[in-house]
Amino acid sequence: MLSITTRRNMFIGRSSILIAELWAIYYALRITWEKEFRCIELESDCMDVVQSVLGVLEIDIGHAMVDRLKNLTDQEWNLQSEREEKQLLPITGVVLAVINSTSNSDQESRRSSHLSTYFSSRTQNGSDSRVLRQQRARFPLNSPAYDPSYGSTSSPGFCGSLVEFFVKKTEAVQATAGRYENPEEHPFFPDNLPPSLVPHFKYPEVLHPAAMSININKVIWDMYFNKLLPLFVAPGDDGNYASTAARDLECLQALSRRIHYGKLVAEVKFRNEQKDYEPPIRAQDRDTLASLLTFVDVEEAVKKRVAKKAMTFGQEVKLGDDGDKGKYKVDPAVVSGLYGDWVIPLTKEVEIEYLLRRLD
Ligand SMILES: C=C(O[C@@H]1C=C(C(=O)O)C=C[C@H]1O)C(=O)O
Repeated sequence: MLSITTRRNMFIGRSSILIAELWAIYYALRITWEKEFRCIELESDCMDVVQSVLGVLEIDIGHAMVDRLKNLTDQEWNLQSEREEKQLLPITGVVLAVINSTSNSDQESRRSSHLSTYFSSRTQNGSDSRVLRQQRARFPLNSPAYDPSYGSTSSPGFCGSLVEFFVKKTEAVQATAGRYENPEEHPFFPDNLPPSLVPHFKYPEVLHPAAMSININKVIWDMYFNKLLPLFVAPGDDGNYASTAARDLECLQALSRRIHYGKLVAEVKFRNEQKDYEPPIRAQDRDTLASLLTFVDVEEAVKKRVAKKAMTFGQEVKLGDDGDKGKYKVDPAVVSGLYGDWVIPLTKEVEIEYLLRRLD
């Protein structure tokens, strides 16, 4: 059984969020169709999605997506459910469960199943901004943590800031525990990392092997410390340098994971539109690749979603004090700008880098 799951938090109306949901289902259906699954069960907690997929409701959202989806669902699927149709609608999470598998091999199923992470990642936008808002923003800037002369006192012979010291040492421990065996993880200091000491786990080989050579963490590091941090932390120094470094590492890892998901996204796009992607890849034409892989409406939906999350979950809570109502830990506009200016462009940069090597 293969299940493709996406999660949705709240307040999704008939808006561009709907289009994002439809994309997820569209790609899931395409992959399951290509893998020759024909007997599937489709569940969703989003009434509009279910109804538009089933063609019950005509939603005038002026988007080709609905037509594309309908063309796809018009094919000879065997859509079925063990439940009453009415019970199908209000289930939590959007789930596409493929039952009565008729696919070629287990290996193929695992590949598709792994690709499904992409759908989750598309709808889990904001977990990285949540780390920024809830973890790092509780401490002020604490600039000594970034001062190379302070860091070099932490260990004889070490040259760098306390944050660099903390990240290098933590990555070394995590490497021995197998963290970087996982193709979704990318170290910030890949040189001289110790080998993993834990039994090898065979991760599914979904990506082209060239994916291993792509690590843009240096860019993410510079962006984080030079552009992002000053935007969302208050000036000041409370002496909590070690905790500050620990939070910085959490933020960096969350950002890195989200941005490097671009490899997986690019693989899905390549497989679905191989004929369109091949000529610009052969010509090493970055601009054409960039326009092919860009979905402006999805980007807008992502930015709105993270701003909304910052508004919903980032409110200052103070008992008996109404003066702070509507005050946020981090300004939602900053969070949305962070995605528009940095997270999304860097994700696309990873997608392009991956695609440029996809036919090597
Ligand atoms: C990641 C994708 O590619 C691009 C980047 C996006 C992002 O980083 O959120 C969103 C839409 C696309 O323009 C995608 O299509 O999901």
